[in-house]
Amino acid sequence: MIKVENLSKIYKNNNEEIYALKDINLQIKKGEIFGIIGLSGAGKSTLIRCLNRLEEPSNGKIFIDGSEITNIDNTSLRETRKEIGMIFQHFNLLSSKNVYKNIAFPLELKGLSKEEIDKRVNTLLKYVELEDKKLAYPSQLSGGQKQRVAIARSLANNPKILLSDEGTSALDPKTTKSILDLLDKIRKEFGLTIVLITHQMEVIKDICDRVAIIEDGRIIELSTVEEIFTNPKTKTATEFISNLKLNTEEEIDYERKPGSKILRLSFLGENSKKPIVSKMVKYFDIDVNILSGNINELMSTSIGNLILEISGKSEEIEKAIDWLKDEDIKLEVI
Ligand SMILES: Nc1ncnc2c1ncn2[C@@H]1O[C@H](COP(=O)(O)OP(=O)(O)OP(=O)(O)O)[C@@H](O)[C@H]1O
Repeated sequence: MIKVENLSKIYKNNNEEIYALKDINLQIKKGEIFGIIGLSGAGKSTLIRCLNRLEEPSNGKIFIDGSEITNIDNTSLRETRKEIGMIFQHFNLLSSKNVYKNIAFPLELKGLSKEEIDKRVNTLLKYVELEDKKLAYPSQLSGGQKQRVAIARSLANNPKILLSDEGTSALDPKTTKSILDLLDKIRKEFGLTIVLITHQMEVIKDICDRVAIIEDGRIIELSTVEEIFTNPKTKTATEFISNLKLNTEEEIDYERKPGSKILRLSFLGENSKKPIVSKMVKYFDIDVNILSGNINELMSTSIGNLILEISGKSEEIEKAIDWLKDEDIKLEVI
């Protein structure tokens, strides 16, 4: 659905040249949810904005559904953009128009009749569960409701692709989850291809099929989400994954017994199903106290976290830790 070849972007500021994107190559399949993650300044926004030419590439080619969009004139570009919806971190709603009018806006531009617009807007309002907010103004809505309006507006023209530029970054975790669920529903029901940029690994974990990690304008790692969690290849990928902590972890007050150690274990893929704790107690002369644990479901695998307190003779504790490492369990003594 999307093919990017040797894409580069250079910003020129006075006499300075900033290489925001350097030789980006990627292909995104129809119906895929593709995540692009990176730290601030890595080039994420520039990359996603090049996909609909909101930003003009300096070099390279972009193909949407087989047609090159990097060499088309402005009239064709306007047509192509109708196939590509976009949502933003700060929603970009028109504050002077109510919810209904915001969603109707792209349809009015398209020249549809009042009846056609009314039918479509009402269908979309129902779809994003905001029928009761039809006459409200953006300032009267919560962040999640604003993003639902923006999603409805982005779907008005029946696009093939939806781009999300940090679409959940301004939302709390619960609202983020509900927006991600909505995006997944849109992909499933309409077969839309979704490209999203984020700096949150939670978003990648919850919804993406594949992910590209971008650093300093280059893609440094690109794989399925399962692969990146089970076999991260770069330090940046490992750091993003290790930032995914237990939700409850912060709230736990670890009371340490003298001589005991507290470990945070991360199980990836098949490892999350192994009876690690019972084996450890059998093999070594130690006591194990489970302080907390959870399992995060990815789109295609799971990642488990467990916080254990281990007590016993220090040499037995060390042997148990070495055994865990041999079993390929990621661990950290905390
Ligand atoms: N209009 C511009 N003019 C000059 N430099 C720019 C412009 N837009 C972005 N840059 C530079 O390009 C690089 C990539 O920026 P970009 O906004 O794409 O990164 P990002 O990964 O989206 O960061 P953030 O998460 O902070 O938005 C940065 O060094 C940034 O300063």
